[in-house]
Amino acid sequence: ALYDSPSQLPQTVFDYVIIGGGTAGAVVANRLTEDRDVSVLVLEAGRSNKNILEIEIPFYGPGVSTPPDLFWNYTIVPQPGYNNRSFFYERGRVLGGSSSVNGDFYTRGSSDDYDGYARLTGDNGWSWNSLKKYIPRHEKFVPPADDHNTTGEFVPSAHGKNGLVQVSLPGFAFPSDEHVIATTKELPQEFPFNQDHNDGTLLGVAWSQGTVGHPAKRSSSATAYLADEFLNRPNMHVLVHAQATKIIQTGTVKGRPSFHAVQFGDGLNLTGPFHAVNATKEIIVSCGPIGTPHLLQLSGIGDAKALAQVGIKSVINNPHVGQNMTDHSLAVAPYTVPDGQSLDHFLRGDNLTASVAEWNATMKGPLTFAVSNHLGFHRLPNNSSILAGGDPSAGPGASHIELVLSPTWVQFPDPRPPTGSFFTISVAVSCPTSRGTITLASADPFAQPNIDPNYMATDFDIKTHIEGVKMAQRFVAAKAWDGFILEPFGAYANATTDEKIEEYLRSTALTFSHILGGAEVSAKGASWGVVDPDLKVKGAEGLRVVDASIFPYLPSAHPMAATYLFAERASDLIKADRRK
Ligand SMILES: Cc1cc2nc3c(=O)[nH]c(=O)nc-3n(C[C@H](O)[C@H](O)[C@H](O)COP(=O)(O)OP(=O)(O)OC[C@H]3O[C@@H](n4cnc5c(N)ncnc54)[C@H](O)[C@@H]3O)c2cc1C
Repeated sequence: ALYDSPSQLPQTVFDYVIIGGGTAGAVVANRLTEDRDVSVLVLEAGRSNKNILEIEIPFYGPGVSTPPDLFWNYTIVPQPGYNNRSFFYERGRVLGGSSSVNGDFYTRGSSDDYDGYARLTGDNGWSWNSLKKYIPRHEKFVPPADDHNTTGEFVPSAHGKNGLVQVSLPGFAFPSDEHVIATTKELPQEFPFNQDHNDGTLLGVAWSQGTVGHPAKRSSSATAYLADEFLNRPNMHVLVHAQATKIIQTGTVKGRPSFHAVQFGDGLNLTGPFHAVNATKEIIVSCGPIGTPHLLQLSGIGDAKALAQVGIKSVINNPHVGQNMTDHSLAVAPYTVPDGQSLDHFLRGDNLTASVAEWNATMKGPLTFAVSNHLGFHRLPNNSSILAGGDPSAGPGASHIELVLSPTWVQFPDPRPPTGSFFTISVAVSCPTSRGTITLASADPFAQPNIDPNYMATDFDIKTHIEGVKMAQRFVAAKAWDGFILEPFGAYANATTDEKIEEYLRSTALTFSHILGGAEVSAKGASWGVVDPDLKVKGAEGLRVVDASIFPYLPSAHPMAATYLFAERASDLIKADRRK
């Protein structure tokens, strides 16, 4: 059942307490409650996802009219690599977590990304071939909003038919689509067409896939894994507005601190009174890559010296907690196109009202998908001088650069210019080498931590980003765009040399909102890392982390799909332990 006050809870002792009902937490809650004799409580700081139009409309998402209380109120610290700029950092604070508010792009990444995780952890269960078996359980591939013939736009065998999260191709055609496909034919060496970037082969330009159902509503971990039929399981308990403030040590097992209680406060008003619940078997931390390292540190699991500075007593001294944070920096290359040849006119004033009305009435039209119909994943040439110092990508199938090809103005949170039609290529470094941190600013559990993604701190990152912008420029220089792409727009028009591109990037780049790390997985006995390959917290008993904070590096694509697959396997690991 779903509760919004602790007084409604039927009990305070459960087999498992999952902290965070987001992308990963909802998966684990669903899978554990498949066993009817197992009781599960999910504590979620945000509110229920139900009946919120702005998160149901697929196009709505990053920065576009999402009610502010659905985000954590995070601001990152000034970024030296970004000319000391700081900005609001979006994270979902609602059931479904970031999958309820994100950009919908569903990309699994390259098989090499997963095989790298398997190598790093010494656990072959995290390899692509091992994780593939979770796809049919997790995914339900559905027709696009406009029911067009999708032959050749995906590889059917790569997809699930009966899983829980609905995924589809774009369901609204744009004039730019034909130019994108024509470019892959004109310049197949640099921009080959890939029929499906989710079959383990990531590279090339493919039709986007998004977590959009049929009819075209956002499919999140909340609508999928916490749908009413699952919420109604007698052993499933979900409490919203419950913000965990501390994981409590309850004893010692074989010399290791054991954790079987959680303290939580009022996530709506950010205050006490505080309550406590107990987990007889395990506590699973699924607060996401900012929330998890924050909560671990608040609970005394982190760098003892740094914790002492804010007055927190160390329980497990592990300086790796909150380290190795990584994110995709993102910059835009906007071009003007002939009036009416983009999505922009659907998104202004009365037309936006009409677009929303169309979606409401028919679940068709321009708001039925993410902000792009095509994504491109690319590599630096093998002989690039940038790779002379080594290749940080996970392997030859992983990408260095992503191009998001959008038939509209994209620069969240900058407002759309009042007039004009745009084609924007958003450029990201897929395998960044810069690493950042999450540290405590104070012992107050409701105060935000210091969030430092540390963008563009390495030569590799800035040089690869410059190459990415030049790649975008070569893409639109194809003859296929003659008469369609008019000119580069705004400050981007000055990005004409490497030096000017660097300055443009440092003064305008933002984020893909893909931060992860902070509780990274490493091999058992490794001198680094926060969790073992089974995702149990090193040095602890009764405590596991299941969310995007465990990734040691970013998949070279958008990370939600990988988070789902990891959470599916983690659920199996937890179940297997219970049966031991
Ligand atoms: C705006 C935006 C756009 C994005 N676009 C894409 C995209 O298009 N494609 C893609 O693949 N990825 C995208 N991402 C990234 C992707 O959504 C995340 O990497 C992924 O969802 C993270 O899953 P998670 O389970 O780790 O965390 P989350 O899904 O964020 O879940 C964490 C949950 O824990 C809750 N929580 C946190 N702290 C506490 C606490 N102390 N007590 C109780 N509850 C707590 C939160 O409220 C939240 O519900 C985007 C993210 C954002 C924010």
